[in-house]
Amino acid sequence: MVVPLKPLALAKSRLAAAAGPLVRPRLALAFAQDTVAAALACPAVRDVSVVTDDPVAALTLGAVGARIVPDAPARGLNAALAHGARAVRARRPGAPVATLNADLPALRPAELSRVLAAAAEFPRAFLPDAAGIGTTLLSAAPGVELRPAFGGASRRRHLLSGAVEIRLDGVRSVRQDVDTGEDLRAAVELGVGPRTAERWAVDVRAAGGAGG
Ligand SMILES: Nc1nc2c(ncn2[C@@H]2O[C@H](COP(=O)(O)OP(=O)(O)OP(=O)(O)O)[C@@H](O)[C@H]2O)c(=O)[nH]1
Ligand SMILES: C=C(OP(=O)(O)O)C(=O)O
Repeated sequence: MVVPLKPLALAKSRLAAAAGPLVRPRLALAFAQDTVAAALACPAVRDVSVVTDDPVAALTLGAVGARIVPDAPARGLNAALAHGARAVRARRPGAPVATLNADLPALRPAELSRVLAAAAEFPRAFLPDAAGIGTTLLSAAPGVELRPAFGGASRRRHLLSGAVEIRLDGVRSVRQDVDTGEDLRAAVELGVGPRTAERWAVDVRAAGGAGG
């Protein structure tokens, strides 16, 4: 599993209205910690490689159990994902590979298992985000190139690229990415992992944030 993560100071810029410049990087890291921990708790996931150049995130997520892959291409999200997928395949040439966004703090291992089992039926497959515009997971079967096309309206782009859209009920936790304060509220309602729950209680709710 490949999880991309921007430098924390730049991450989650659309949360600016809900969280100030000190809280936002902490939230971005908490989302990533909860996402990586839930992915590692999923029996279908062999390992998690986080593609990041952020030294604090690298230390913290390494401690959670992730492998850290430097964002060597430094050419944005899709280049980082293709690089991460190559790193996975360099170690295990016959492996399937999937990418998962780092902003899924409500992620539940059992739901991720169901999505990965559905994805394994196809050469390439993807899961649309909760808004139905973007993508939270893209997979490629053994021997198949990932060809990530993330960013903005990536659901349509992944569909046009020939990837199969996964249609499953009851996998909201894999779809609920957090871009805005409203998304954060929705994730908290679903039930977030412990690091995000703590940041929410201490940094956001206490400050009256996450308005939108
Ligand atoms: N390694 C790496 N990860 C990236 C890059 N750009 C985005 N990501 C990650 O890709 C995932 C999806 O990106 P977004 O949802 O747009 O997150 P974001 O860029 O932090 O959010 P905004 O600043 O609001 O656009 C998140 O886990 C990001 O941290 C990049 O250039 N390199
Ligand atoms: C990165 C993506 O979108 P967003 O920036 O809206 O999370 C995407 O869903 O492809």
